[in-house]
Amino acid sequence: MEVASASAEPGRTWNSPHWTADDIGPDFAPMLDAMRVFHHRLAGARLPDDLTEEMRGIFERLGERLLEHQVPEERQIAGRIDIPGRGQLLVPNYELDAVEPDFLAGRLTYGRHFLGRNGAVYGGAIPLLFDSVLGRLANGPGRPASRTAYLHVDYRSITPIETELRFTAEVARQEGRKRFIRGTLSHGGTLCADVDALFLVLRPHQR
Ligand SMILES: CCCCCCCC(=O)SCCNC(=O)CCNC(=O)[C@H](O)C(C)(C)COP(=O)(O)OP(=O)(O)OC[C@H]1O[C@@H](n2cnc3c(N)ncnc32)[C@H](O)[C@@H]1OP(=O)(O)O
Repeated sequence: MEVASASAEPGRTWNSPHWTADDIGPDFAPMLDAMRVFHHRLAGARLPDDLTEEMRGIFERLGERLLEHQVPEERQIAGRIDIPGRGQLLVPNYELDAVEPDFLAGRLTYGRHFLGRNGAVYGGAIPLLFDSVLGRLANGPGRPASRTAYLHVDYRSITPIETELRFTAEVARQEGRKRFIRGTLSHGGTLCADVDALFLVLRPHQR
């Protein structure tokens, strides 16, 4: 099978974090946590005009300051650092309880930022979680780089926000370059969603 090499360093994969907590200052992770809380409170807030105006000014000023700190992708911290949430705000933060070569299990709570309607998680936020969790398994140690070819998600019941949920992911089978991975998301004993996914191992010219 002709595949792209995962990495020259043993144990490292395409998906391994590039940076550790030592590569950033002590305030980076708490700053992101504060931002996550902010997202949830903003989504749940009905703002008076004076506060909206004040916030607009703060964001514009901070945005300006960030401009001078833009770096190319290979030096980016977001999504590439070995801290909870990987230093990014796109995928909801989750905790892993079981990490095996062919199986992962964990927990998460979708906050208000991820609300769709009537207390239910926004539908698109569920494949987002599955792609992250299943992608992590598909690109685990000893596995050459692969990308998602499809994620077939079935929504079996309402997924509540602000409630602890459990997820699983397992490698169902491998056929040549094809890695079939499935996963579940549950609330108590209720299955909220499940997924069948195909990850394809990349060929050398693919990235
Ligand atoms: C912690 C964070 C982890 C994050 C990991 C997340 C991973 C991601 O999200 S990656 C981003 C999303 N995915 C992408 O952008 C991928 C875009 N697509 C591609 O790059 C290509 O289509 C790629 C690489 C998947 C496959 O291309 P290519 O290697 O040319 O496939 P190809 O040779 O045509 O097909 C190989 C086999 O797979 C099958 N196949 C390919 N795509 C599909 C599909 N969508 N559905 C079913 N079968 C498929 C083909 O039929 C073929 O089967 P067979 O060998 O039996 O004839």
